[in-house]
Amino acid sequence: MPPETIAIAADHAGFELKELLKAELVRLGFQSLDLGTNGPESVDYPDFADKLAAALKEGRAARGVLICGTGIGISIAANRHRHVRAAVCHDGTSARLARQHNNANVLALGARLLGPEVAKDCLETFLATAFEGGERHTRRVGKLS
Ligand SMILES: O=C(CO)[C@H](O)[C@H](O)COP(=O)(O)O
Repeated sequence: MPPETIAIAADHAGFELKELLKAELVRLGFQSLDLGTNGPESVDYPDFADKLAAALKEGRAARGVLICGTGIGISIAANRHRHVRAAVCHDGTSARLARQHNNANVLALGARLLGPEVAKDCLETFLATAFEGGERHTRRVGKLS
């Protein structure tokens, strides 16, 4: 079976962490679909959230990672798309619960708030954790869309 593709995008504040997490994705056995940005020049995070939302909608990836300075702006932008459930995570526990309870399909990270090891832990946990399912979580997630 080919490796699962994970879409990844960032603004200028998240560019360096995106490069680090791309390598981490390969180490974890995934393939990355890099949607930019490709350097430290200032850009607008909604544009990159939109690119990633489009990639999910078109089936180019089922899950994604978005990074800006705080993870907040880029997750707000991504969540304007009905098919996106982006969760800003700060540690392994929030990443695990974003999957188990919220069936999040996008991990949002704040590059100016997290160290690289915490960011890698969020990524690995998010990708390794399944939606818990069950009546209450399924009902609530259903109400999101
Ligand atoms: O975190 C962010 C949005 O939530 C952005 O990365 C941040 O606002 C960019 O700031 P600046 O233009 O000053 O580098």
